[in-house]
Amino acid sequence: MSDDSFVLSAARYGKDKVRVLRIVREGAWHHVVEYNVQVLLEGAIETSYTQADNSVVVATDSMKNITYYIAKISPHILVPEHFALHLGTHIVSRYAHIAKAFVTVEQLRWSRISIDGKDHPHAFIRDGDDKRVVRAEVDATAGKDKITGNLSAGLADLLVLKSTESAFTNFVRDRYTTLAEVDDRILSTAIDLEYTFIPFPIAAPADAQKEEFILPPTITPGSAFDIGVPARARTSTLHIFATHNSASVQATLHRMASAVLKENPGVHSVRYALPNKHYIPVDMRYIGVENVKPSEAEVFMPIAAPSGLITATVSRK
Ligand SMILES: O=c1[nH]c(=O)c2[nH]c(=O)[nH]c2[nH]1
Repeated sequence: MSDDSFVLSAARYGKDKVRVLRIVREGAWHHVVEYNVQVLLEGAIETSYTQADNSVVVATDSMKNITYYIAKISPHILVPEHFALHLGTHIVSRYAHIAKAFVTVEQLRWSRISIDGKDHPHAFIRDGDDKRVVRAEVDATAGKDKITGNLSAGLADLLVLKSTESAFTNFVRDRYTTLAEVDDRILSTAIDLEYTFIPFPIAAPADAQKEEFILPPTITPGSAFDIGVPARARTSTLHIFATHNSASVQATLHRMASAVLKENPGVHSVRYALPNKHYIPVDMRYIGVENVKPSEAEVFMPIAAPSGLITATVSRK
């Protein structure tokens, strides 16, 4: 069979794991952000795969350099959503043959250290392993002056646990069932949340170097450019986890997703992936100690694997 029998049906390439830390100095009051950036491109790049034609290739090394350059010049660097859109818009505007940029920004936590109850101006702490994750798709397929932004954002690895107000009963019982029904159990998960905004237009950069990125003159609350969305989504997710009397991970997930949709009119769908991290009461009957009854057990064995994995997307009708 010759190569003519095949077609290049998808191609996307770029740089992954570009690590950048940026300081913004407002006098003595400093801000820092640390990002892991992935930049992938699509466009008229087929011949680089099929004909060994590198003339269409913006080197991934250049994409790394562009990432650092936009991190240096962008007035939007402290907001990962805006930075991702700025970076993607610059690339699709600058290169005629690049139709789409896919920019993923993972933000690591650096919170201010509190000294005697006051935020320190330039000292920070990694106060959690959870990350903010932003995915921007900047689409200039319809033309360099008709750019569309597709944005989703959320968080990953937000580890939580509650020691009661979680039950799991009434599930299918058949020959494979060994799990006991419980009206009181530990519920623990590492929250992975992604909310997707309604697509929006992006103004084409007007300057010669295509470095400009201008936010819309008015920002609708709960829309892609509203910097309040991430904190609201994190707060309501934690609020529902803590306060909702859980009948299952599924039911809790649905509550959480509905809250994000309710609070943010510009979000059209919300996806959660929630591992159910199991904790098993240690059976101490062999030594005459009661530790089996879920509501009274005090010593548990955390189970690394397997875990449940409950996922769903809730969208506006
Ligand atoms: O909340 C839960 N959902 C399930 O689907 C499930 N399955 C299971 O074994 N335990 C649980 N818990």
